[in-house]
Amino acid sequence: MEFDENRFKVIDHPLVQHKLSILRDKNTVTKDFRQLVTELAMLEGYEAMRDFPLEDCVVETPLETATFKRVAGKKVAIIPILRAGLGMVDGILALVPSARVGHVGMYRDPETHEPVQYYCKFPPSIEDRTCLIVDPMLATGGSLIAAIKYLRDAGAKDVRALTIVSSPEGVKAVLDYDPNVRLYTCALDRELNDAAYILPGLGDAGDRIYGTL
Ligand SMILES: O=P(O)(O)OC[C@H]1O[C@H](OP(=O)(O)OP(=O)(O)O)[C@H](O)[C@@H]1O
Ligand SMILES: O=c1cc[nH]c(=O)[nH]1
Ligand SMILES: [Mg+2]
Repeated sequence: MEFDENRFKVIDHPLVQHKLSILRDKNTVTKDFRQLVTELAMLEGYEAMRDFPLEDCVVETPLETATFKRVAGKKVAIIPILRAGLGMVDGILALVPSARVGHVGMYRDPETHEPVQYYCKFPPSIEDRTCLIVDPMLATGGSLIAAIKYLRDAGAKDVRALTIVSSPEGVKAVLDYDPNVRLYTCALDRELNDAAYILPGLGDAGDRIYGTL
């Protein structure tokens, strides 16, 4: 499947691919899994904020006063999809410590694979913020589409989604659902299995982050 490269980007940096291979390994323990999710989120966030506009700023160095650049008043909201998305929040906050954090609580019904919502809270002025939805796994796309819908209904204009592993079906569903969303992922995997798990994937991200297997 081919996707619009203006709206969909696979982060193919060597460090990302290296860390992701360790993350996928079934022998990677919870502590290391959590740390790797944080690191991948940071590397991915760096790429997802590459187009933030800059403005001039005057700085007094110890030697002279000169004009430099700073990010031009971008307000960021990080929106993790609970639970697994929470694992990506600290990595993005390390880059943008002033970001606000909203939450969308959802789990997939094991029979229908449809998302079931149990919580939703966004920070104020969501329409003025760059909203970064974070969730390590994009499988059918149902959960991410629901999160995008809640954000759009709340007035969000600049919506970007960061996942770690995605299925082709999920990417297509999300890009078809919202013509303006931008999607970043560390890997585009092969397919979904009958239980709607990503192959080769990494298993259940929430269970692996929290040790609830
Ligand atoms: O694209 P989809 O088919 O909707 O699947 C992806 C969703 O499934 C996982 O969450 P899960 O339901 O396992 O909840 P959890 O994070 O609490 O484990 C994952 O973290 C996504 O939110
Ligand atoms: O492969 C998958 C699919 C959905 N959720 C996960 O955590 N992993
Ligand atoms: Mg889960």
